[in-house]
Amino acid sequence: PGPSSVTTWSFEPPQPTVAVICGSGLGLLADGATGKQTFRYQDIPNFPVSTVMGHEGCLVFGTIEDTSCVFMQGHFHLYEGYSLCQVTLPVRIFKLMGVESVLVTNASGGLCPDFKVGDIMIIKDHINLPGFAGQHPLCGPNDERFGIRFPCMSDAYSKDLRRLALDVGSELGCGDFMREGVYCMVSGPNFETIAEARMLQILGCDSVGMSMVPEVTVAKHCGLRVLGLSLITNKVSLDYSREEKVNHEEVLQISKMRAEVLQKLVTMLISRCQQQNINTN
Ligand SMILES: O=P(O)(O)O[C@@H]1C[C@H](O)[C@@H](CO)O1
Ligand SMILES: Nc1nc2[nH]cnc2c(=O)[nH]1
Repeated sequence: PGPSSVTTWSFEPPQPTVAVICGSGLGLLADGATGKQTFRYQDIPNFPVSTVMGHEGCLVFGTIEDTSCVFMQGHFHLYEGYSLCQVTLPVRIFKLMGVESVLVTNASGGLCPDFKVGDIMIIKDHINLPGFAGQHPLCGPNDERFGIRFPCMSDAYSKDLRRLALDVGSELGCGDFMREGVYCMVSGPNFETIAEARMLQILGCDSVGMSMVPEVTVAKHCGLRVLGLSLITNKVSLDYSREEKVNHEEVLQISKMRAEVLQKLVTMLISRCQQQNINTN
């Protein structure tokens, strides 16, 4: 945003209860909120800055109906050179601000043969591949103020929120392109080789991306409710004869195409959440 729309530190934001983390090209998700106040990451002490195209690097406070929200227009990735502690810092800040639910979005490549480009996948589970190799945001001394040493991850994604997302999606006429599936995080920054893609499919992954899992893990650790939505921006090559080559421009182009629908979905979800007072797993 231009300097005129950026707020100075004299502003006292209302305590947000919902945080929306916007993935590649999805910063427009904040458009459904009113009374917006925007802060650039670069102006927030010790906050990382976004280095990837399609990540504006702004924290936006606003309201959807009566729900006070904070939107992260852009998040952080291991491949940018950030530690997982830096990648997940915003989630811990949200917890300290009083956030109760986190809605995470991202872009990913489809591995499930039934998925099409433009599908919205409600994440039901994930595989933390960097975590298997010791790149895990909860490694190191456990901070008991946030959560326990050995958190359960078998229910990281709220069942209620997943059901609500499906209902709201069909109400908005998105039923034909809404799916459910398992997201796998890789560190990136390269897209997969064909052998890697085949391996991930055999492991039960429906889509693959380079983000979100650290944030979700830290959110679950500190007791936040999580909904994950992944936009399938490309089909991952599983065949050596396939000519198409994935690239980041294509990812951003598909995100742009679906941003408005996703914004409506997220806005309606947040207002429904409040109406139905969803507060269980
Ligand atoms: O930030 P997300 O996970 O939405 O973006 C994906 C992963 C890479 O950052 C980028 C590759 O195009 O898209
Ligand atoms: N790793 C990975 N990340 C993505 N983000 C968007 N598409 C893809 C993909 O095909 N692979």
